[in-house]
Amino acid sequence: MNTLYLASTSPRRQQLLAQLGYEFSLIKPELDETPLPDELAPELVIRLARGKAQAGLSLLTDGAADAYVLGSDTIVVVDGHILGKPKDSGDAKRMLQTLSNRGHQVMTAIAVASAAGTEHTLVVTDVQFCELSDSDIEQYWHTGEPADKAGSYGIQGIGGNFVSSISGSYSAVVGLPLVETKQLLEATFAQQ
Ligand SMILES: Cc1cn([C@H]2C[C@H](O)[C@@H](COP(=O)(O)OP(=O)(O)OP(=O)(O)O)O2)c(=O)[nH]c1=O
Repeated sequence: MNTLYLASTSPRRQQLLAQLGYEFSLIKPELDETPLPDELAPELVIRLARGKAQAGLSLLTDGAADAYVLGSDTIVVVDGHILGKPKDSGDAKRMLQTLSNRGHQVMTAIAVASAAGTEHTLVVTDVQFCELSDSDIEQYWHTGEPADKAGSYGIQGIGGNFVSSISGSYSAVVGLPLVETKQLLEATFAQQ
């Protein structure tokens, strides 16, 4: 019997993993999410997803032999520049101005760590924003929604009002790609 853990503080990731039908427990490892010098966006998001999964596994002292720990990380990328979660309102407003009337990529990496090692998958989704006025941005900041989200928006909420098109995985933008997560977990369980 496999024991699945989700290494995450994100309620959205919990909801998406539950939607897939898995039973799991939560663990919340601490991880420094600062990019390394010259680190490229795909390298960063994969390193952080693997780091969350591995840090979660190392928190488990009992029963780690049959434990599988899922970690995930999401970033927004515009012309190669990485937008993480905003530090403050100025940071969020700058991000939203950058995203206005242009396309960007959302990169979400997922990783599963177990006694057998760590496997990962990267999912890249293209998102196009409509034009945002200064007052759109100001009002959006005051909803509170941007504060804890990569790129300072949530496609699943009011931020969805700004999305004119999306090509790729909607659930990956929200934080956990449903199809790829199921595939990665089933492939990892099958290896035991
Ligand atoms: C772009 C986008 C991001 N997000 C969220 C997903 C992630 O929770 C967050 C990016 O930060 P992350 O560091 O990936 O995750 P987190 O700190 O929220 O949670 P964890 O404990 O698992 O590390 O932004 C949305 O909810 N909607 C969106 O449209």
